[in-house]
Amino acid sequence: MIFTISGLYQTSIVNLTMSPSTQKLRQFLADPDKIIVGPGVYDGLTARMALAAKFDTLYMTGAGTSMSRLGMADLGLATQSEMKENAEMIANLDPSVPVIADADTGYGASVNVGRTVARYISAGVAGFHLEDQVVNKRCGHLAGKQIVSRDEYYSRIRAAVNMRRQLGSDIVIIARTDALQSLGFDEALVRLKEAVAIGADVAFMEAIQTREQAIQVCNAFKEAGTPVMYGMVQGSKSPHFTVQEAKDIGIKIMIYAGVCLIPAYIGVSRALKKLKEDGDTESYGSEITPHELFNVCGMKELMEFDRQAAISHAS
Ligand SMILES: C[C@](O)(C(=O)O)[C@H](CC(=O)O)C(=O)O
Repeated sequence: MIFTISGLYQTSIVNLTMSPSTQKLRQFLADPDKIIVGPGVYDGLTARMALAAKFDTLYMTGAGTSMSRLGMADLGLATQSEMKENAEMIANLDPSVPVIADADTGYGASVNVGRTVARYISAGVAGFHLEDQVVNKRCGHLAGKQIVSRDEYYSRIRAAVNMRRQLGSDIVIIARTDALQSLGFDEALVRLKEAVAIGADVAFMEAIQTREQAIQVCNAFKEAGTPVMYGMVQGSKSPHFTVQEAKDIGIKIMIYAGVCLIPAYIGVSRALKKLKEDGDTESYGSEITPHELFNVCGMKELMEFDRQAAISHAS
């Protein structure tokens, strides 16, 4: 293992073997009383804020990554490298906290999917989701999604499973299907079941439309004990569940793509409007100072590291 302190070094922390964060995610999955809650983070600051709020798992949203890093809507523009770099930075801020990262379609054919998986493993990602949209994908909650054939989807999942095995990794593979919108519930379920049979660990039906569908997915995987993930996107058409409600129906992982994005958009827009219209900023000074923000971003650890280096240098 390479020594890291709080993200100071953006090197990978795993040795292409079993990683502690993946093991932790697997422990969470195996704990019958646990529901995993992954707030959607997309940059260093939102990741640090979620860590400061003591979340024990983070979710790297692809939509958020695309918008924050590229200024582009979630239409399949973020590349494998851009996604991996963002995931690596986030996963290394606190390597003890598992990060589930969006891996979209795997970014190409089987060899590309294999490479994506290898790169996510070496980046320190604990789990990722892989879907059946065409490579020029779009946000799962938008209309007009195009879906690849069953065979193509299964070969993506197989590529991921094979690469994980080849590298002796235990990274968690989350099979996502977007087939519900155009091919219907039964087809979406068939795809998830086969993906799990191939070796995926978790089932994720994207953009569920009704509460009953969410319950049906949970029931369909209950007997086999396959965990089910649910994407809770504020403002989308998917039914809303509190964490307790989700737990009660048998959901194992809840991800919240918009939990940071939406408040950030609202708060920053308000501040910009104030500056533009009143020629002044809102006075947040009493609530949060730059110093406190730096502390959320590891300032104390960095300064301590600096101090120790200076002492040992002098002696
Ligand atoms: C879960 C998701 O893949 C994400 O990138 O966070 C998105 C969320 C969104 O665009 O709102 C998705 O559902 O496709």
